[in-house]
Amino acid sequence: MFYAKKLNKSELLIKDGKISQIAEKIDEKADQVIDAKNNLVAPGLVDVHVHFREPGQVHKETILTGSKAAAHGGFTTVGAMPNVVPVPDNVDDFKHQLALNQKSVIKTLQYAPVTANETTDSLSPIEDLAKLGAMAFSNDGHGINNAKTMFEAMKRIKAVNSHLAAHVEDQNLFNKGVINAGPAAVELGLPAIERVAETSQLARDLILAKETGVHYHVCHLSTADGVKMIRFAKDAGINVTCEVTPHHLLLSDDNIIEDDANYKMNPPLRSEIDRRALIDGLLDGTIDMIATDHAPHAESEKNQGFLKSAFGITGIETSFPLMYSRFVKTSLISLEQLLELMTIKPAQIFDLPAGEIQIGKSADLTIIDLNKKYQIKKEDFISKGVNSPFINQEVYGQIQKMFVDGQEVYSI
Ligand SMILES: NC(=O)N[C@@H](CC(=O)O)C(=O)O
Ligand SMILES: [Zn+2]
Ligand SMILES: [Zn+2]
Repeated sequence: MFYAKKLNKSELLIKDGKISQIAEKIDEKADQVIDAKNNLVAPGLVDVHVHFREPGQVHKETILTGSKAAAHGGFTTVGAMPNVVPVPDNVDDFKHQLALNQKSVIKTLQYAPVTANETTDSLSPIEDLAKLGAMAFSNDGHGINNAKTMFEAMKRIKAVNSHLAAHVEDQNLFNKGVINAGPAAVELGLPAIERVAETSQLARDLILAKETGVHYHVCHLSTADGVKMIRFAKDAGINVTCEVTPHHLLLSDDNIIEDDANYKMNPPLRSEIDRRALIDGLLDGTIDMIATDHAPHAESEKNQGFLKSAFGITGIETSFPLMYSRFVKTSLISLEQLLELMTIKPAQIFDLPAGEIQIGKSADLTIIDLNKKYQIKKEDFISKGVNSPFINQEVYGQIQKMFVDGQEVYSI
């Protein structure tokens, strides 16, 4: 089976790293023939939100381990967030980051920070970093608290025709919370993160985005009110898009029954009402894409309970099989819809040369055995991060082989 906007049975010819023919039967002789019969051949998946931790925190992940994990998960293009150490907030460090990204076995594109160190109100050299090839701008991990800073950043990012991907979080409202404000927080006696930490800043940003016209992309949306606001903003013609993670679609704080930090991430798992609103948003197109927010940490940083452990979960190796098993096999969405959310939509929205199987385009391909059932196991992760709440779950949809520019980068 083969996917290019619709599912077909066809043969594909790859030449010089590009798709050169698509036909029911290809007669031309090839050096190598791969029989993908009974498997799905999809465009390489695209994830616009990952953390690869290099430089600075290579005990959590490196560009090599993160990108190999991405290939294992079916991804050929990812956007790496700039919350590494040091934050590449100047021309030299950004160039150094781009050079490091060459270690990737897939296409690792780079976000540039919006402000110096992601935490100050001094804007980074946006024009220079855009020129060097920043895929977009983000302070992911930190909200931009000062409205004037955000307003100025939006104007400059708009002027260079780039994108602003926002980790929407009011720091003061977030306070020192570690879990969603709800029954689990009360039960476990943990400091809570109110939804308004996300929604109040989102409301502000949508107004600023309207005024500036910048492409404003919301990272890891987690609240029902957030979905409503984005729906409203899209209706009003505001240039807004947004992503949701598999974990916010599949889990809520009802699933947190003990003090297990594999359920700790930012934004936190919200309520069942929020989760259902995110699903509705995905179904009606308010939410544009699925992104993993792959946030690997060492085991010792995640076995400290909610209070002391780091925020974030590993996700790039489980995203497709989880979404396929829980959303497609249950007929909530079609396979075509899932592929759109994980390929063409993110590629189009961020202007990436990816996401489609088309003659003349790069042969970035994912071969998936949709019928293969397996268990998610810690020892099977290629990522250094094994901090996942989905361990031991049974899923369908196993990645068999991966190609980037026609070169095999993963085989089971
Ligand atoms: N999502 C997380 O819980 N953590 C991310 C930061 C972020 O995405 O905000 C990380 O870098 O670990
Ligand atoms: Zn974030
Ligand atoms: Zn993130």
